[in-house]
Amino acid sequence: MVAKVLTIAGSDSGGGAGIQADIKTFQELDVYGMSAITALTAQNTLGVQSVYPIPVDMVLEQLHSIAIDLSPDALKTGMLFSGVIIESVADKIKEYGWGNVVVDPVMIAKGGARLLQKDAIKAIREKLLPLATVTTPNIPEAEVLTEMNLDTMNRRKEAARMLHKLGASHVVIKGGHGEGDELVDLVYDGSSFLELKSKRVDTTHTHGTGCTFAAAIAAGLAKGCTAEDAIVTAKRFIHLAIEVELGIGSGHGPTNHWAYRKAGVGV
Ligand SMILES: Nc1ncnc2c1ncn2[C@@H]1O[C@H](COP(=O)(O)OP(=O)(O)OP(=O)(O)O)[C@@H](O)[C@H]1O
Ligand SMILES: Cc1ncc(CO)c(N)n1
Repeated sequence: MVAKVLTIAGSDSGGGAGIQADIKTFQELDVYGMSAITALTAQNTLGVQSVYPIPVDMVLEQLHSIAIDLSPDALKTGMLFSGVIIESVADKIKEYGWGNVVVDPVMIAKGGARLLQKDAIKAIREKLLPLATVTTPNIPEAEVLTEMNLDTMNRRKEAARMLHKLGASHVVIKGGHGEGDELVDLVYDGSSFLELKSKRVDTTHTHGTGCTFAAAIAAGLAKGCTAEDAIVTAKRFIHLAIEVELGIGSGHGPTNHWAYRKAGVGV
């Protein structure tokens, strides 16, 4: 039986981030992808031109349709846009008893467009993080969630402890927004830290890296991997997707979702 994975996130018309990145990642990692769309974005490699949130009832209808027929083995959340969508989605995840939850607390697109309303931060902290098997904030998102300045590894460790205390079983503070030639994703499981280090690829084509990484973790969890194994595999997946450039669009281009399978590691 193939594992089924659900993404609850926004649509990116440009195909590099959001629902589209998630479904491509699921496909490459041999899991069956499903989606509940929370917002439409008119978006390309140059930026986000507009955002249209889906009415919360329709978000819940999508979850209901999935719940009554296609119960997911894992799910990830991405752009949820508003406090009311976050709270309603969190309630349904609990009601349906869905586990293996990856929470990517998407707030702002790389070009600066707001993908989450300011007053929704509290709902992420209080409603969503307690459900998370893994949460994957980037450094600016972890700063907002913890109200800390995270310019050193020690502070990031303190922030990871705080996010774990808020209820996330595993915390990954991604290092894409850090500095230097080496990039470190910090993983915390409530007892020890793991530093996933890689070379920083010198590229502007990093649109949708966070979505792709979180989707790959969800795929791993759905297939029965431990959280740590799923995170390590996801790191390999996203690194290759960034390294083997597609060169699409004239701005911040998408990553290459084929690269992992083509490199022969994904079979
Ligand atoms: N230039 C790079 N070279 C290698 N790996 C990178 C690079 N940029 C990001 N990554 C990796 O990609 C993953 C996502 O990290 P990042 O911090 O970019 O997420 P993000 O800001 O949430 O992405 P986005 O908002 O564009 O979806 C992490 O595993 C990170 O280490
Ligand atoms: C729909 C959507 N979700 C997430 C991101 C973050 O990369 C984006 N740019 N667009």
